[in-house]
Order: sequence, then C-alpha cells, then structure tokens
Amino acid sequence: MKALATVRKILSNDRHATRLLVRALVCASLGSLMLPIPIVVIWKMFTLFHAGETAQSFLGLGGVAFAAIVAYSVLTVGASANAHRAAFGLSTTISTALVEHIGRVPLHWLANISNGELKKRMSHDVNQIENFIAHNLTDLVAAVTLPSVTIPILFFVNWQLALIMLLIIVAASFVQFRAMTAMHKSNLMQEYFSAMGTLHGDAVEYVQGMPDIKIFNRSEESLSRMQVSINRFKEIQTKGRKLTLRPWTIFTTALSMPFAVLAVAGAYLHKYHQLPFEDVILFIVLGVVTFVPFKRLMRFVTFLWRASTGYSSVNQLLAVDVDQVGDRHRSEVLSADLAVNGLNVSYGDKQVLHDISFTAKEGTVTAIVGPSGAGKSTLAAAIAGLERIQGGTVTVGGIPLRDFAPGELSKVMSVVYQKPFVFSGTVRENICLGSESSSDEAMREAAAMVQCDTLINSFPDGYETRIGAGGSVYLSGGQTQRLALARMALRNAPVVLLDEATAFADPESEATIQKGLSNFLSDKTVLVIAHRLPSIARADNILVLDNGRIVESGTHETLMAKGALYSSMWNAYHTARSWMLTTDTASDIPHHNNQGRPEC
Ligand SMILES: Nc1ncnc2c1ncn2[C@@H]1O[C@H](COP(=O)(O)OP(=O)(O)OP(=O)(O)O)[C@@H](O)[C@H]1O
Repeated sequence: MKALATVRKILSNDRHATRLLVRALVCASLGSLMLPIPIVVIWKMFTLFHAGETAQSFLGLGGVAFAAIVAYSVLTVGASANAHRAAFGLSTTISTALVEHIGRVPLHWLANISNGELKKRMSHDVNQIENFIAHNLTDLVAAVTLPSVTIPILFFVNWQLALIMLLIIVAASFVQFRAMTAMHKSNLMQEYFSAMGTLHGDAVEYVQGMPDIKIFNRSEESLSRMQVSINRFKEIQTKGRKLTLRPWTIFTTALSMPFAVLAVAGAYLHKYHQLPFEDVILFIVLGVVTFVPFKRLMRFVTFLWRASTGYSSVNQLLAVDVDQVGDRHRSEVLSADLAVNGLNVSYGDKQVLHDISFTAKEGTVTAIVGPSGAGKSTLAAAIAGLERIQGGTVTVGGIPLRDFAPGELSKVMSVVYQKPFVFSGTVRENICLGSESSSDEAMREAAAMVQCDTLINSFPDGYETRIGAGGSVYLSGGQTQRLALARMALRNAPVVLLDEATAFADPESEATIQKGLSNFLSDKTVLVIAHRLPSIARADNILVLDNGRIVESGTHETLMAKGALYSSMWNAYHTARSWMLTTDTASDIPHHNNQGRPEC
C-alpha cells in the first residue's frame, strides 16, 4: 500500500508519464501471460503424442506457440519502451522543476548546502526515481502476473506438486518480508542516503580544494575528512549487508530449489503414482519460469526504497521557500535613484549589517569601502536581491526591488562580481546572457567599450569560440571580468553594481577599461565595492563600513579631512604600496597598531 502511495505521489508530477507507464504495465502483464503458453503447448504435444495423435494437430499447436512467443516479444519490448519513455519524461519534469526552483531559492540557502549534496539531490536522487520507473514496476507486474496464471495451471495438472511450489513461494516471501520489516525499522536506508550525501559533498570539496591542498602539501590531512565519510558509508553498507545477508541467502536459495525439489518429488510421483513423465517436465519448466521473475521482487523492494528516499529528498528541495517575486516592470522605473532604508542582514544568529541607509542618485558614483569583514560583499548581495534581508527596503525609482517580476530585476540592475560566472558556450552566448535579442553590432560595441574586442578577435573562432568547461579557449581572471563587463554594458541597466569588477585587470588595462566605462556609466547610478582606494577617490559619495555599520560618508576630501577610519585606511594603503619586498630584515614585516589595523 505504501509502495502504491509512493508511486502515486511520484507520478502526480506528470500525467503524460502516468499514461505511458499504465501502457507499459498493461504490456508487461499481457506479456507475462504469453510466457507459459509455449510451455503448455509443448506439454500438450507430448500428451497427444503419447495418445497416438497425428502430426496434423501438432501443426496447429506449433502455430499457437509461435504466436505466443511473437506476442511475448512484442509486448515485452512495448513494456520496456513505454516504461523508459515514462521514466525519462518524469525525470525531465522533476529536473526542470528542481532547476527552476533552485534559481528562485535565496542565495544564503544555497551557500549553506554543499555542492556535493545539491548535486546528489539533483542528479543521483532523480536517477533513482528514473531507474525505478524504467525497470522495476514492469518487473513487479511480471513477477505477480506470472504465478497467478502458472499456479492454477499446475494445480489443475497435479495439486501435490503445485502445493510444493506454492509452499516454496510462501516460505521465501515470508523470510523476505521479515527482512524488509527489519530493514525498515532499522532506519538504515535513511542513514545510507544521508551518508551518501555527505560523501558526495566531501568529495566535491576535496576536488575543488585540490590546488590549495597541493600547494600546502595537505593531501593526507584533507583526505582524512573524506576518509571519515568513506568509513561511515562503508559502516552503513556493512550493517545493511549483515542485516540482509541471511534472509537474502534463504530467499535466493529457496527460489533456486524448485528445480531440485520438483525433480525429486516429480520422479517419486511418476514412479509410485503413475504421474505422466510430461507432467513432471511441465512442472519443472513452468516452476523455473515462475520463480525467475519472482526473484526480482527482492530488487523491487530495494529500488522502491531508493526511489522513495530519493523522492522525499527531491521534495525537501522543492519545499525550500523561494524569494518573493512581484509584477513590476523595468518600464515603470522613471528615475534610477537607488535608496537603501534600514537594511538589516543576519547569518543565523549573527547580525552582519545594522540599519544601513543611504541614497545613490542617478548619474552619480557611490563607493562602499571598509576593512575586511566589514560587510561590503554582504551589502552588495543584499542590494542585488541575492541575500535575504531581515528588515529594511531597497528601492529603485521608489519601487522596492522585491516587487519586480522575474527577469525584470536584471533589466533594472546589473551586477558584476570579482569572479563572474562563465558558462559553457560561445563568447557570444556569454556576452548576450540576459540580452539575447541584441544585435551583433550592439554586442561588438559593448565588447569594445571594455577592451574585449581585440582579445575576442584573436580567438580561433572569434565570437563563436567556445569557452567555459570543455571550451577551446581558457579565459584568465581579468579576461573573464572584461567579458562580464561587456555583458553588463550590453544589458544597459540604469543601476550598476560593481563588486571588485576590475580586480584582476593589470593596471594598464584597468585604466583603459575605466576610461571606456566612464562614458557608458555617466548617466547610470553606480555602486562600487572597492578594496583599492585610489580607484574610488573620485566617487561622488564614499560610504565607510565598519562592523556592519556605516561609520562615515562623504567625498574623499571631506573624509580625509576628518582624519578617521577612511583616512587611516588611505594612509595604510599608500604605505603598503611603498613597501619593498625584501628578505634581509624583519623590519619590513607589517605589524598591527592597537586598533588591529595593519600599518608599516
Ligand atoms: N554565508 C555566510 N555565512 C555566515 N557568515 C557570513 C557569510 N558571508 C559572510 N559572512 C560574515 O559576514 C561578515 C561580513 O562579510 P563580507 O564578506 O560581507 O565582508 P567584506 O567586507 O566583503 O569582506 P572582504 O573585504 O574581506 O571581502 C563577516 O564576518 C563574514 O564572516
């Protein structure tokens, strides 16, 4: 019953898949009804032969057997094809729902789940459901339909041998049922899946961290965490094996016995009770044919568990609250003034932004600076709508950002990060992300503005060159940033947020990029997160963050005249730039003043 409920729940996601699966199950059950026919026909032939019948009647029977074999083959192929189509359709539906949902869940939720765990849920768990629908349900139907036909036939022919067969099936099923119940009570399957999730997560982290691990020669230490996950996984598998080994052995042995048991019992009945020889052969052959699919029931239970655990893990993912979306459009934005009011952001119990308020006027540049860990990136993410805020609002032209319809926010605000994402595809596809309908000319202009066109034209296929994973050209950090800036320029949103967007560029290219950008940005509302202070010295307004609060604001001149945090950061920056890297004395090593900030 529970199995049925699970299957029903899984199928409720896709009506077309349900129809295909019903078709597959009908084919599977009709196919298994065909299977005993040739065997019964051969038995009948033997019987007629002993009764001295003519070859004429054999021909008709042979035709029936042939037709049954053809029907069996066609129906089995039909069952498998429909079940696979249903499975692929369903897994596409579930995967699409997952991808769409993941795109809408808050970034902070994604930051707290490991890549491996997410990958396991989106790929491995979906595969479990797919495999179950593709193979196991048709197996189950065949395993149940076949005995329901063969056992009555055998009872009709000889009830004693049929009873022996039935007893073997009942005994094997009982042992199997006990094993299943024990497994269910032990909660082992849940532990198995959770351990597998951890193992996936640790493996991905291990591979991603490989460069640092190698540089610092920490492979053994880093492996030890993964080793713990591997051992835990092995432990659970061993526990499961111990729990199922005995019943599984009894079950498979019992189901392998019919040949021997029926042969001995048949020989005895043949000798002492005149059971015709052909009846003994019929029992042995039909018995073996009945037991083989029945064995698959064991696999069915295991796969049902996997599919149902995979399904609940997928459902947990789909149940994660998504960000609220509205219905306002870019066309409703009449001014590009950005206003942040009373913004609070926490990570768990830790509040990292406290009551942040400021206004950035259209056509101005606002810079956000502050010591490491002050909250600059968190503020940028919260403004871009990528971080869940606990209080406050962010508006553009008076419209709260959360009121924009999906897809509209990116037309209002462009964000360029220090490490932008390059997906696997052509340079053109990467630049046109979010502006797919742009003309070729507009795309080239955008690329030229950020000094990217000469670079792209030097690639083997120009704008059609494939980049990202598996691409023919590998982009450096600075080149990737320029590509992201071209993407931003093409999108032409009225508000632009640059989070260390030119950090990887060499000084010469940075100056050229800045020059190219300054024209483009002149009518935009620009927000810059910066670590290198000279790059923002000419900003219209500089906000200085410290411990999640705005502690100072103003132009470079007013902040320098104030002689507080900004000016000390500025001085520290310039002192640091004048350092010479030497190996002879310890006097060049920076020490900290009593406020914890580096100074020379
Ligand atoms: N995903 C997160 N989970 C928990 N805490 C976080 C998370 N991201 C950032 N923090 C914490 O929030 C605080 C602000 O971090 P943030 O990255 O915004 O600082 P920052 O000013 O950008 O620092 P930096 O200049 O070094 O990049 C830090 O104390 C950091 O530990």
